Amino acid sequence: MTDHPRIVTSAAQLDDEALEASIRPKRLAEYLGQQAVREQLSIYIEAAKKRGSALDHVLIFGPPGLGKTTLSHVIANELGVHVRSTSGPVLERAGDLAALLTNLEPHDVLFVDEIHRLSPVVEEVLYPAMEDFQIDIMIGEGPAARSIKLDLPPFTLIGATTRAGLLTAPLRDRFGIVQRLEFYTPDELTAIVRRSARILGIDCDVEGASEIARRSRGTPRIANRLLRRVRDYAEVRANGSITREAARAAMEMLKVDAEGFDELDRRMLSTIIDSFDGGPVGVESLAAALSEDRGTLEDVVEPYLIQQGFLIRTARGRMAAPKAWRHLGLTPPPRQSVPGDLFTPGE
Ligand SMILES: Nc1ncnc2c1ncn2[C@@H]1O[C@H](COP(=O)(O)OP(=O)(O)OP(=O)(O)O)[C@@H](O)[C@H]1O
Ligand SMILES: [Mg+2]
Repeated sequence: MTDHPRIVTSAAQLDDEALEASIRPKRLAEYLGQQAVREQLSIYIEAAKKRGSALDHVLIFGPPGLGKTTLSHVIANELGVHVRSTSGPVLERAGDLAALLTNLEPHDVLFVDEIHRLSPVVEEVLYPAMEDFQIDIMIGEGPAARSIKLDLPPFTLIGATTRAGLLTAPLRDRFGIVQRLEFYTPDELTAIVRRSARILGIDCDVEGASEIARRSRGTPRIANRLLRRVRDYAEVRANGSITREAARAAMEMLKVDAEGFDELDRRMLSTIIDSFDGGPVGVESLAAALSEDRGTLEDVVEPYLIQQGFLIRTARGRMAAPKAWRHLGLTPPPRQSVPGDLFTPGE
């Protein structure tokens, strides 16, 4: 495992948290990119406000660092309500959830992060709460135990997950609004970098911002982190301004390449090519060969490599795409047939 924190990981790091408070968008207008999501939500929010009812429950999914938590708070701000936050693994017992639910005010937002990690007993409590704004709670124990029904104020549950596939069907079906966040384009990330620079008082021109944006793996969290590291470099080695040259030199020092890949990305691709003949290789074997956690590969490393066409996911495991071979300065094998692909020309 790498002994230093990855600069381009999409997972949150300690020093991210400190600055996120000041640069995290609070309103829809500051939430850049994700145009389709923004348009739809603004309509649903306005409609709910006009009707004077709680917004339908919202499920937000997408890879780490794309703005799920941010969007949940933005929605609550636009609705003008409070948000209570919790997460799947924190809610251990049914009572934990009941306590939160009974303390909500009408139309409040309950934000449940990592909602795919809810325990089955807690999920059971959530179903009637979401559907009928009611919960059943057990009072007492043994033969004297009885259940009582409590009415809840109408509320909006916002669930966030990096793994929509792990949600149970009954839970998924109870969300009226489902939004998937996509990786951001370089232009959108350039705008995000410029906005953050403005807030943090960093002098950064368009070219410098776009240089950072292109290497941020489509992820605002990484863009903001790279911005801070490039600023450090610019303050010490340049005159404090982030220009294209300063950004490039800083990236070279940080070993972030032109695609925004770092050592772990390159190691993953080169291991598939060198140790497994380009694949397919199962994710478990790959994780073992890299001494990395399987979940990290699946949640954090893979999605962007797949989206960019460097990695192919097949029924039998991961394969390096020709683009990956070329990125590592290698010649891809003449014809790569994808096992299981019906359209592979006959041998
Ligand atoms: N649309 C956006 N516009 C501007 N900045 C954004 C946007 N989305 C996210 N950010 C920035 O990126 C940071 C990370 O976003 P956030 O914490 O919401 O990601 P997340 O999807 O909840 O990640 P995780 O899966 O790790 O919980 C935020 O602090 C915010 O500053
Ligand atoms: Mg989050």
